[in-house]
Amino acid sequence: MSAAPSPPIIETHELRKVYKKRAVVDGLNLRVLPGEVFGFLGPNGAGKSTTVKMLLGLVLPTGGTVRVLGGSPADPAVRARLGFLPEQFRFQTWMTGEEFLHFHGRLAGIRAGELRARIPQVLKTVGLAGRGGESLGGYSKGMLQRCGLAGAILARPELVFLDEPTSALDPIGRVEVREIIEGLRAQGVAVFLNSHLLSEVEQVCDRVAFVKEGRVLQQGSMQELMGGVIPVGIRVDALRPGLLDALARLGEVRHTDTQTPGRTEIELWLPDADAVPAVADAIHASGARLHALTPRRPDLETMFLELIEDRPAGTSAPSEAVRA
Ligand SMILES: Nc1ncnc2c1ncn2[C@@H]1O[C@H](COP(=O)(O)OP(=O)(O)OP(=O)(O)O)[C@@H](O)[C@H]1O
Repeated sequence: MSAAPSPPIIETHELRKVYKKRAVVDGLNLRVLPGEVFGFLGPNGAGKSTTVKMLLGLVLPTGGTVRVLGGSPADPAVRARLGFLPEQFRFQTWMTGEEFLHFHGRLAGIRAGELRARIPQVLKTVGLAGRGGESLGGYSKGMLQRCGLAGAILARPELVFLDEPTSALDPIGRVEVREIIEGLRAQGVAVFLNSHLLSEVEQVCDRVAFVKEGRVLQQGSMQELMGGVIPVGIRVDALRPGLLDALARLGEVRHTDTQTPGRTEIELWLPDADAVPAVADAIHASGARLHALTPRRPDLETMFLELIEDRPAGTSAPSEAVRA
């Protein structure tokens, strides 16, 4: 007998928050599963921070329901199992890294003896081994961010909320944070990631939700959001007669660029990867010379812009239609 599917660790139903008669979160339906890295994406003012605050029990919803780790985020026992790194955390710069972690660990109810062993562990996890004795005032932005991450995972949470965790970091720091997130996933810790850095989100997230005007436009894995479509880049010497028609019978021709003499670029969206050989056949049959044929990963930025720009909130595929 197969095991029953795990219940979601975050589940909201028609979640709503009204500020000054304006709904900034307006019927939000979200499902996050145990152990997954979930990307929460949307333009400025979409209601992401307000949603995170409701998920953490810091803001009271005006309507709808929210369940986190099977209970209410207002319950201290639930909150004790959550980690949170806010976007612009104010560090007590007169403390050392170790003092900061000790202070937050004690607030989280961890015993001093346990903290003595745990603090060096988390400092190592975030790449600050041996630096805990230094004053936070002397830390770089990247070190501060990593110290904040250490604080968020100190109490061994089951679910960690990270609000723009890499926005202050250089490319190396971003890779390191990505590795930390992957390490958390490997330990079975779920991560709810608020980020506008789409290329990063697509590298680390199992599933994403696009939110606009307080509503989820779509949620699912990259493949689900693309409807299983595979984008393919094609480069040929020239557009031979009948080539575009032949390609349009195999998929959707999204873009053609013939500006460079002797070189034509075509973007084709195929219904599945099995159609790639037929594309090569069609190109040969047309007499064109094939220089490149590159199936690509679905591109989050393209999906995001199409969804955010083209569709008024609430008119697209409803979120519950997408498999969790
Ligand atoms: N306490 C508040 N009182 C009144 N309006 C608020 C309050 N908090 C947020 N808002 C408004 O709610 C809307 C959504 O804000 P929110 O911060 O949740 O969006 P966001 O998606 O996180 O945006 P950003 O990416 O810019 O942080 C904004 O128009 C904001 O001005």
